[in-house]
Amino acid sequence: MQYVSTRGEAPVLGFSDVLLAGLARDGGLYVPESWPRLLPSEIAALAGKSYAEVAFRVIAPFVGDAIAEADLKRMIGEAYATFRHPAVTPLVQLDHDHFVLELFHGPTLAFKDVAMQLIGRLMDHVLTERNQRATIVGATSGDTGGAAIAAFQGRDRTDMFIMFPHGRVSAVQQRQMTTVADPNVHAIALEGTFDDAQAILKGMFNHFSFRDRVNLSGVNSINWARVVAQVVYYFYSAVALGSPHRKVSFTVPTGNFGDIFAAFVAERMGLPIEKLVVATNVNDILHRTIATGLYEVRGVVPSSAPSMDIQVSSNFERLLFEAYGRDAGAIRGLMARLTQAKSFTVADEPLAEMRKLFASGRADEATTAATIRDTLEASGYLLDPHTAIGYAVAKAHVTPGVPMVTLATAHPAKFPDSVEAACGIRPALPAWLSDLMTRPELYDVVANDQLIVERFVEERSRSVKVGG
Ligand SMILES: Cc1ncc(COP(=O)(O)O)c(C=O)c1O
Ligand SMILES: N[C@@H](CCOP(=O)(O)O)C(=O)O
Repeated sequence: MQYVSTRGEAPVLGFSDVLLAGLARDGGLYVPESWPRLLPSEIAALAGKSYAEVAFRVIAPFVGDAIAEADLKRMIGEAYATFRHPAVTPLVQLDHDHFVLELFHGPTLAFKDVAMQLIGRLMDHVLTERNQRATIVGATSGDTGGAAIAAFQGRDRTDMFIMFPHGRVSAVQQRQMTTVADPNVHAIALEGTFDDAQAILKGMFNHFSFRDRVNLSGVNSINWARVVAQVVYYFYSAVALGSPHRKVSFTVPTGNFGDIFAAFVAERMGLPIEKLVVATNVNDILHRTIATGLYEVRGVVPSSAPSMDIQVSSNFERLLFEAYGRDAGAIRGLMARLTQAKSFTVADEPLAEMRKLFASGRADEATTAATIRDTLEASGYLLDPHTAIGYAVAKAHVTPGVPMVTLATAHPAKFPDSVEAACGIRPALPAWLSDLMTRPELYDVVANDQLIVERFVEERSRSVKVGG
């Protein structure tokens, strides 16, 4: 399988190179040259298989011959053995036709673990084969950072730097990043927003001398492998609900558009999906875009769902590429306008194309809190604020007879203050994390400035090329 950039001006790469490359060298995002398809009979054959078996069937076509089958199977097996639920990502029915897909049974209690536990192993494998080291820099609004650190801590071939927006993540999220003592891990409290952190990260990838000197790699959803690993649970849950004989809809609490783009990939691969619903919080750029066609960046507003406090939604570029019929020139034009004017308009035809599959909605802070409270009362189930946004938006999109699956992207114990304020119950961390709030913290506060962050990284990374 070969990969092309959404901007059409970067080298075409195979899976292992895409895994290590992060952002394409033309500033675009890598996508497969064509979509692998699973026949209805192959989808039907996934019924009753373990999560790891489904993962292998779904991921293998994207890997091709880049990694030996036995190694891929072993790494998938190891990755999902870290989850503390036998089903890995169990479905829970909360209402007639409405289910939540619990993605938070991994080491850091968020859906990011699903991809990150595999990527940590894949990267280590490829770096070892090539006898290389890499500097991984990541931007997080709260969950990617902790999951990345859990997946890479102590790994010999990587140095990891995670930028989180200072003061804008929950205390649990912060401590999952700042209480890890392994010398290859560096938590950076950036004096800015997540969008600032992501812009710095993309700036680093576009600063080629720095990029090459530190052998820069990324584990944000810039990285194609992140998206692929997330495709699996759409197949796994849909098959459990009767696919391919029955269509399923999904509602996804959305920020950087990686998770819901993975659902789109599942659909391209042949999974019969009725609707994909984009659920946003008050930072609703994606809802506004799907409703009006205008993608317009506004100031980010801190919310009770901090991981979704995002304005510049990285993976939306991948959807635009598809909706514009893979016209890389058109994408370059849109992205140039975004840089200059902080907005662009999606043309009528691609917008209509998107709306065939995608719908959207927004939940404000009051609705989010009310949804946590009402769902607890109605079914005894405690939602985290991100999942509550999805659940609230999904309700307006349930079609009788079509199962609606809302993705439960984080455990409520990651956001105890907001959950308690909403419903009076303060969710406790699981026993194996019970000392998290008393562990010593280690992090550096760094200015919102690309060159300052680069200097910080370069001084500490053991992956800098000598004389480079
Ligand atoms: C708990 C939670 N829900 C939802 C999202 C949004 O996911 P995505 O950025 O893939 O759209 C995030 C952040 O990625 C998150 O951490
Ligand atoms: N919500 C994310 C933001 C980064 O998204 P990613 O999917 O590109 O890693 C977070 O929790 O950090």
